[in-house]
Amino acid sequence: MTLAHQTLALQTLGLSKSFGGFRANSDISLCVARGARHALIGPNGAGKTTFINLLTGVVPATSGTVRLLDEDVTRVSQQGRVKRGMARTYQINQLFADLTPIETVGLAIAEREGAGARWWSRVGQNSAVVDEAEALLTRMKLGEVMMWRTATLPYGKQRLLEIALAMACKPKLLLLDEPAAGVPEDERHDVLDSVEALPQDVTVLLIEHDMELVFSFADRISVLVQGQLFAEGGVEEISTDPRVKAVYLGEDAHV
Ligand SMILES: Nc1ncnc2c1ncn2[C@@H]1O[C@H](COP(=O)(O)OP(=O)(O)OP(=O)(O)O)[C@@H](O)[C@H]1O
Repeated sequence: MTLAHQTLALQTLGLSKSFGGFRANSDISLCVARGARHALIGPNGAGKTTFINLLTGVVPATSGTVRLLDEDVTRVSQQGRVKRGMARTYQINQLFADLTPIETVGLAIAEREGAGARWWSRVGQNSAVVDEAEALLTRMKLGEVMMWRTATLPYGKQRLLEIALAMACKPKLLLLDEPAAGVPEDERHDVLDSVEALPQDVTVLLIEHDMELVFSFADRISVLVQGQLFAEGGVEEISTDPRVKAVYLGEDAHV
């Protein structure tokens, strides 16, 4: 085993979140190895989105710790976590409808380089930014539509653009929030293929109900039920665990 495999990309220790008297996340201690393809599954309302919101700093934890690449980031801002290598996609489209993919990703790259708004009108003239944006969009199967207005893209392409946008931050840890949700059947395999083709050096934590994607993509699966970690293991272990089947698989899951 190499040193890279021994270090963790992400670790939570006793992470909890209460909304009033309701514990949406309860004492979650989770380790994600560097370079892992780790999936987080669980029934609706299990607390998966809350967990991602705690990881990214969208909501503060009630108690517990979040460590990113061996650094305690529990009290670091959302932007600070992005700067340290954590990026996420969202379940709901939050893209600029009137921009093209090349403008959207170009802007994110310029922002990453600290040039943000100053580059707004000049993104198209900066060849390094444009070259990187083109390469990223091509890898995400968006090369042919990179000059289209985002609002006119098929839904699956918009979901891919969300991932490209997160990848423009050059993350070390990428949090994918249901990338296949709502994608029509004829576009689904493009999304699955692109997720599987993400660079191996980027650690991925995937939240997903699509079990075909989870079982083909993940090397480790954690199951969340009623805000608590219920089970964790490899694909074989989780897919055949009768307790997991009883609470999740075969019920809510889109298998
Ligand atoms: N801001 C909030 N205030 C109060 N309750 C909340 C808040 N956010 C989430 N909850 C509650 O926490 C529980 C977990 O919600 P969460 O969205 O994290 O689950 P989930 O596993 O992501 O569900 P789904 O798979 O349906 O997206 C739910 O009962 C939800 O109603």
